[in-house]
Amino acid sequence: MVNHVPEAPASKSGDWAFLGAESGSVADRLYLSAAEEWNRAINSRFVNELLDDTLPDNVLVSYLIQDFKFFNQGIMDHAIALAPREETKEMLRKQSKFFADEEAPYFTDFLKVYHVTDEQYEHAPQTPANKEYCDYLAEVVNGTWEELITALCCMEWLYLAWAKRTVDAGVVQQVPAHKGWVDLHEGELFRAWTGRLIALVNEYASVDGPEAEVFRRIVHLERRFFEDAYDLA
Ligand SMILES: Cc1ncc(C[n+]2csc(CCO)c2C)c(N)n1
Repeated sequence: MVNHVPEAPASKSGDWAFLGAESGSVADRLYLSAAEEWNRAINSRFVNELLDDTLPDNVLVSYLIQDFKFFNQGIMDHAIALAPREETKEMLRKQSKFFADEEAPYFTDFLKVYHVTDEQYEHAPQTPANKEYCDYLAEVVNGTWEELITALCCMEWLYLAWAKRTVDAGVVQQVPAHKGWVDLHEGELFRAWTGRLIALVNEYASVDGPEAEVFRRIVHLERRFFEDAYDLA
């Protein structure tokens, strides 16, 4: 197949040094601590089929309905509220505006193009992984800044990691909805955003603290979130 995207190799220390997760940094050590499940998540069947343009439409629809529900939880607002420095709040506010301007329209356009009605969206039950993920985030946003920034960093970084597979392979998706989803999670801006989150994790999180468990839990939930797209499609 011409457009096949190879799987990402096993995680190694320093893989993300170019974004500030240098070997031995807190972010690098958290990344390695979740390596096995991280690799399964970014090489999941869902990601493989999306990148190879072989994903069935009903699975994409099911996944994006879930993800729009996930997106609408407002984790960024909580991060802005908990951020200890004004400059960090400002950085998060700017990114939040970017999500509102770029990511939210992707969802609404997608639902229109794929003929998903408001009712279908509203009535779709949350998948078990999404429900567990949202419940978990509801706990995290009431916890510490250190835990919240670790969770946010992990979920963005893992998304960049799967999207990077196709950039590394030089493959561009032919299905507009697939390409659009990749473009939201790969590119200069998304890399810079992820780099800023990695810098905050290096500054505030600790590998011996509760943040380590948060990082692994998020990776686990991300992997299951992808899998659930097939169960309820
Ligand atoms: C399951 C899931 N995990 C991570 C992302 C990536 N992502 C894109 S915008 C944003 C923050 C605001 O919601 C996040 C986390 C996603 N889309 N869905």
